[in-house]
Amino acid sequence: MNKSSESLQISEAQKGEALIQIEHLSRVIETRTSKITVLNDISFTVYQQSLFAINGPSGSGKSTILNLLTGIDRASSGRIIFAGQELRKMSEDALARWRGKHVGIVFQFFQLIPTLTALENVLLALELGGGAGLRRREWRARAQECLEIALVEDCAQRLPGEMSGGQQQRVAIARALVNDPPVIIADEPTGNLDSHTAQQVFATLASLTRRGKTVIYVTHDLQLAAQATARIDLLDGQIVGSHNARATVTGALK
Ligand SMILES: Nc1ncnc2c1ncn2[C@@H]1O[C@H](COP(=O)(O)OP(=O)(O)OP(=O)(O)O)[C@@H](O)[C@H]1O
Repeated sequence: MNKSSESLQISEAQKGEALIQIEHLSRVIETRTSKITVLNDISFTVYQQSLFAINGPSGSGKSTILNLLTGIDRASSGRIIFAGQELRKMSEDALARWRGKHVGIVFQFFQLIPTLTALENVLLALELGGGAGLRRREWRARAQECLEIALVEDCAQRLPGEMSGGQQQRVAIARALVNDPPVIIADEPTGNLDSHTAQQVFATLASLTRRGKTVIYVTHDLQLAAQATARIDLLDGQIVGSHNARATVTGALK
């Protein structure tokens, strides 16, 4: 195993420890005429190396939780403690730096840069992330290694427009991995893929937990939610069910 793949592992001893604690989190959006409670007093825990599903119908608050977990949005009240650090206490600049190191994000619509090859897309993320502690001459090997982990190394020299949706999402997974964050966050990662490709891409995402990653994904697909090792079920901004998440269930299924 080379140096960079070693860095993609964490010790078995850390597995199962609380990584993210969400305590009494609420998000209220105020418009000129009304106040909308998008999340209402949510509490749950994400354990290290879990494959964690945030499940719920459209409008239940899934994306809002991801935006709070990644520090893109700020909570109205409550706390997020991520590996011992409270996100609310960080400045915008500190949060941006923190995000680059701690989370890799996979989007539903891939969001690759169309004029760059797969390898260049991954390399750019590494450069923007500060090189993950590697020397510049090691960057290419690192990007290639991430494409291999995502099972898409054959596409290294292709532009996004020359790849299938599944291949593009694999490149996006490689890009999310390249700065070696402990957490990969995916917003409906297979929502734009046919069901067969979706299952294959999901299996690759799930396999990252064996490399020490914690994978948090949003889905409204019950089959994908059922494959998680931990889960919360949301409805109207409240938790209505959970598994392995030490969640407080405050809402009720209608
Ligand atoms: N900026 C905003 N202004 C007003 N309402 C908002 C805003 N952002 C979110 N909402 C509302 O908050 C609720 C939760 O939105 P969110 O996008 O988190 O849901 P979701 O579960 O991710 O839905 P989807 O599966 O459709 O993406 C929705 O009713 C949405 O309309």
